[in-house]
Amino acid sequence: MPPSATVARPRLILASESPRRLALLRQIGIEPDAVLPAALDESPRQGELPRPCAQRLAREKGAAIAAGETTPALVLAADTIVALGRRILPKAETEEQARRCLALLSGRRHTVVTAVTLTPGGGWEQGRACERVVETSVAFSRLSAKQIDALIEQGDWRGKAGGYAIQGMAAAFIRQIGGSYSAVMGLPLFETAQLLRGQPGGWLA
Ligand SMILES: Cc1cn([C@H]2C[C@H](O)[C@@H](COP(=O)(O)OP(=O)(O)OP(=O)(O)O)O2)c(=O)[nH]c1=O
Repeated sequence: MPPSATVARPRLILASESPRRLALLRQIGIEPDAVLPAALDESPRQGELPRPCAQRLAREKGAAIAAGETTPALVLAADTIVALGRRILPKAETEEQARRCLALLSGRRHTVVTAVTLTPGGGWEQGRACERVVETSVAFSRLSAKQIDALIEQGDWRGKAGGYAIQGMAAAFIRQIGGSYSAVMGLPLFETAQLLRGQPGGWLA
């Protein structure tokens, strides 16, 4: 991205290990100067509700990376949680977890909460921390045992909140969504663009 001629611009750092978040950011024409995943324990706290949990985790990811910066930087971080009512479904790491998530989501509507934060670091004094939280409702059709087997076999569930990927085979079973498709994939593009436009640096038209 060419530096703005008129406004000082910090480095933009994407605090994420998610290849989807980088691809989504590029979709709106933004190439981060660095991609640095924040290593932190992402387990929800006892009794924590989905929305505050996503917000806390996105803030923590951003703060962890911002704290390590020594030159002016703006850190973009996000967290996505799949929630059934007050219940937070895990980010599926095992087949068993993914199966359980899919069985719970089958024939139901659930909420995907994605929080996105911008955190200044490295002495970037003009920048201000800001954030948005986006909730999207997603309705799954009823999944047969055979369909769950096919989704598991296909493997898209790995590392995904709620054990499915809307951008993958699960799309064949998603009846309706209300909200932001990009937020379900991990980064709400409309809201991210709004946050970036609110910062000095001329990130977006
Ligand atoms: C529901 C859903 C989630 N996901 C992904 C988005 C996130 O990458 C992941 C949720 O886990 P996150 O903890 O939000 O993100 P991450 O661990 O992959 O990356 P990082 O914390 O380093 O930024 O699930 C999809 O790709 N498609 C979907 O349909």
